[in-house]
Amino acid sequence: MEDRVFQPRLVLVFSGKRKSGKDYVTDWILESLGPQVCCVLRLSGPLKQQYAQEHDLDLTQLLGPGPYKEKYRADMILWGETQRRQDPGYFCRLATRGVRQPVWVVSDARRRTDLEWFKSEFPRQTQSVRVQCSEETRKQRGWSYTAGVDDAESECGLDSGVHFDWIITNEANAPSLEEQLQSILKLAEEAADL
Ligand SMILES: Nc1ncnc2c1ncn2[C@@H]1O[C@H](COP(=O)(O)OP(=O)(O)OP(=O)(O)O)[C@@H](O)[C@H]1O
Ligand SMILES: C[C@@](O)(CCOP(=O)(O)O)CC(=O)O
Repeated sequence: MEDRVFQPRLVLVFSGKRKSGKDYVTDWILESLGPQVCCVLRLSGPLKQQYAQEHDLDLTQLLGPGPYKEKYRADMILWGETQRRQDPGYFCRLATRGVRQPVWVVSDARRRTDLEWFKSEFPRQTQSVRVQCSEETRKQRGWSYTAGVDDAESECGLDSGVHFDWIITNEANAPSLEEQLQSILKLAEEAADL
């Protein structure tokens, strides 16, 4: 009950392909704004927590950037989709429960329903951000094409027909993150009355 009453001032909903740097960019924003103002919310957090428990896996490694989680990704996607079919907002609600910072940074929207949930709960506050980079850069960061993952909704659900308010290019030959994120940080600082 109490959770529905709290209204964040700004909700930045990030999406992007595997190894585009969603976690890296959202962690960068958290460092810039600080934990009093900003909270990074991972929709995959509660999913991985429940999946790890059911399958007796190492949650810390599932949450990290290394290769461990990739062994389980295809099965985790299917497992999560069973929950989402019954209730598309299930992981969004869990990830936002009890969060009290004024600026929410959602690091991993993957499906239309993820973005739609935030837009319908927080229509005035929600802004969408796409993180992109070349396949070459993703490969250098450890990505390789995996059928059943890279051709599934989890990776392709927001590929087309979606308007993004902001697009960040996260690779070496692009303008610095500092430069590209300047306007978003300003918006967040204004929203948080800093
Ligand atoms: N701008 C950058 N400079 C240096 N390293 C980066 C940069 N962006 C991403 N990386 C590194 O690339 C790897 C993948 O990045 P990250 O985990 O943020 O991607 P992701 O989009 O969250 O991937 P996944 O969907 O697999 O979780 C990480 O090891 C991260 O530290
Ligand atoms: C299972 C899944 O949540 C894994 C996400 O892992 P990560 O955000 O790439 O670390 C992807 C999905 O929900 O489709």
